[in-house]
Amino acid sequence: MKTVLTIAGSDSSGGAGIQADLKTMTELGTFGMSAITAITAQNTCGVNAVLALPCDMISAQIDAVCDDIFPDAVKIGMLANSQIVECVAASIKKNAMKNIVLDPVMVSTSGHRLLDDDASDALINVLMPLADIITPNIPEAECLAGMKIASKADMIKAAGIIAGSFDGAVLIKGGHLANTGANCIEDSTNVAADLLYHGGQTQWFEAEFVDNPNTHGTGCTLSSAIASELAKGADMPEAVRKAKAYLTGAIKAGLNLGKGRGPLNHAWQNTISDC
Ligand SMILES: Nc1ncnc2c1ncn2[C@@H]1O[C@H](COP(=O)(O)OP(=O)(O)OP(=O)(O)O)[C@@H](O)[C@H]1O
Ligand SMILES: Cc1ncc(CO)c(N)n1
Repeated sequence: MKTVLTIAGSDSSGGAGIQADLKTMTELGTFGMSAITAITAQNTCGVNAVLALPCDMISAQIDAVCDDIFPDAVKIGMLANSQIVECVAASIKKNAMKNIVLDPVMVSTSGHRLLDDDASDALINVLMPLADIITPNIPEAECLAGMKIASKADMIKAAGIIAGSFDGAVLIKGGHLANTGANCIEDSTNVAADLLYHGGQTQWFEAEFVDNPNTHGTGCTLSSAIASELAKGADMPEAVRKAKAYLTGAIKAGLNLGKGRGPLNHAWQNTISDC
């Protein structure tokens, strides 16, 4: 069985972070392992508290995994501060890890900072060069590219700027532009459109925009799904295509949990085959 390590924060409500990552990996037929960077007290309404773990404990988790079950791919999510960014980068280099998917988590959808303001430079200069793909959402891509993004044309320009600073691929997730009219395709169907910039080529991945407010953890789910597909041997465009199909199914199958923006239904493939 192929193995995937997630290096990310814990979400007590189970919808995002480590919990979403492990559910995704299991559903996609890979063996999920974890190195926890921070503990969050959060639910579908917001983030109440964050505790960043000490760097030596984070490195120790990564080393323990790599010394025993070397991961076929790695997903990196919430890193909380610049010290953690640096220590995760050092562990990745030391263990010569491969198939690195970096989700540059900065702010939760509820508006809580999950990465210190002063950690963006370390993320860009120290960690990004080690990644095979980076998966920013629109606000994260704006920060990384240093420009506003309000249209598909802006996404293409920003992806080129971000890709210019490292060797990996860039997937700009369009979830924050969907349903604003900015990324409507010609027949005016609204789509959730993500842009992959890979090997100098751009490719759109479009899926139905699901009218469902329960989208807590979509970013974590997509990046873990890409890591799982890379671990199983897919090339980058195929990994993104399969990951997006899994994600869209999990949003569509909808759970209705919590008082706020609820989690996805990770078991949707089983639900459908049971019917
Ligand atoms: N309502 C929706 N229907 C279909 N796809 C969606 C919807 N909302 C977001 N997506 C897709 O989910 C993925 C994550 O997108 P988004 O831009 O919301 O990332 P994010 O902000 O990092 O997520 P998170 O809310 O977990 O922090 C993308 O593939 C995006 O197109
Ligand atoms: C722990 C954690 N990681 C990532 C996100 C972003 O979805 C979140 N809300 N919580």
